[in-house]
Amino acid sequence: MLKVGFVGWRGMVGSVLMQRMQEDGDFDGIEPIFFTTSQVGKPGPDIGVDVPPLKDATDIDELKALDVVITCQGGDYTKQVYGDLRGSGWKGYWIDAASTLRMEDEATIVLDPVNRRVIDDQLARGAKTFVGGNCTVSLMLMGLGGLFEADLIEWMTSMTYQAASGSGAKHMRELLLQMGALRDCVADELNDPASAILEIDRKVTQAMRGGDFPIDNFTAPLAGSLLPWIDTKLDNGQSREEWKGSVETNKILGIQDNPVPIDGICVRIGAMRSHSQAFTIKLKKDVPIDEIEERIAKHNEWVKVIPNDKEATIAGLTPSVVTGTLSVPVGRLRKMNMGGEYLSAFTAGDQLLWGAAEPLKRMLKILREQ
Ligand SMILES: NC(=O)C1=CN([C@@H]2O[C@H](COP(=O)(O)OP(=O)(O)OC[C@H]3O[C@@H](n4cnc5c(N)ncnc54)[C@H](OP(=O)(O)O)[C@@H]3O)[C@@H](O)[C@H]2O)C=CC1
Ligand SMILES: N[C@@H](CC(=O)OP(=O)(O)O)C(=O)O
Repeated sequence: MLKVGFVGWRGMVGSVLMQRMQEDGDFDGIEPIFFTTSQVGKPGPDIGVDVPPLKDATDIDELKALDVVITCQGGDYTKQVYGDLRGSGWKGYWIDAASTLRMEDEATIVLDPVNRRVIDDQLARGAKTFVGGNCTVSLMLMGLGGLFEADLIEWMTSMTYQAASGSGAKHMRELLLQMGALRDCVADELNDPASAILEIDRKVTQAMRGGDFPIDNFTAPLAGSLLPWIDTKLDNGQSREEWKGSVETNKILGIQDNPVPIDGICVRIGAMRSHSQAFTIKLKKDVPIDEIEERIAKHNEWVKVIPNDKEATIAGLTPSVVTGTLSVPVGRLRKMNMGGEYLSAFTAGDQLLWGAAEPLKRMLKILREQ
């Protein structure tokens, strides 16, 4: 029976992983051992079977006894422990949600509905380190996998609309506090249908710019606004989030020569946990739209083509509709004015499921099937 250590299981991504594993009975047939960086000796989670008290996630000897480590603890933890654990001679499988190791040669980025062949090749070569992709990248590939599979994409842009959850649980709370503060500052006016909207707007803007507005985490108003920068700046002017779009996509697909150029602007918006993206895709040839729809739709069981009309789009292609589901709708599919090789598309997806926990859960399953 595989001994599987879970680190970061009580965090936001880890909790989604626990929930999904329980839903699918994934704890059956493994020996789960739970770790912590702060609660050593406390009881482990209730997963329907007895588990030992929490162990120290930094104890290399404890980790060395495992066949698999799954961590959603974050990049600092990976930096702190991974090198020492491998340095100790440990040959187990490391499955990680953090970006730290993604672009290392020894790491395979996992998104098996898209790159099962790459994963199988790496396993056959003895690879032991598997890392989930960036959430926008994984969600884009789940949506557009059929076009990449058919080698139809010459280049593309991705303009993102990323949810607060991508920054963590505290940011989700802060978004709601901001929303509440905006509503509260005009509560009387909202109760009066005759009140002037420009006065409401003035008060809301004043509140947003005021010293009491809750911005400790985002450092700026997100509710009623947006933040067109995610993560740190690179020398070429891209944000790190924008950089990941190209390098991770090509690595996931196993493309080494002639990488597909992908670029865009990543924007944080006031959605809770589902990211959206608008794409401009330059096709290698003028493919009819019905063929494009068919290729997208048949790529995997979670992608869903949304007809390009208003009712279907509003009903099926929004963060509020996809949140909490594995569904990846793709819509707004149409040829653009620039010509038959230019395709527009829009997608939305839950960034804690396909964007974080689901690929890790599925990687553990792949290891168990070996
Ligand atoms: N958020 C996201 O969208 C994505 C995150 N990731 C990766 O996953 C990592 C973890 O992200 P996320 O799950 O958002 O982080 P969280 O902050 O929710 O959890 C991380 C750890 O914080 C500790 N912790 C301290 N206080 C609490 C508390 N009150 N409730 C729960 N946990 C607490 C826990 O560790 P302990 O038990 O040791 O104290 C927990 O495992 C990220 O750093 C990133 O590398 C990857 C993809 C997407
Ligand atoms: N950076 C992403 C979330 C995330 O954790 O990404 P990564 O796994 O690449 O660090 C966002 O803010 O939405």
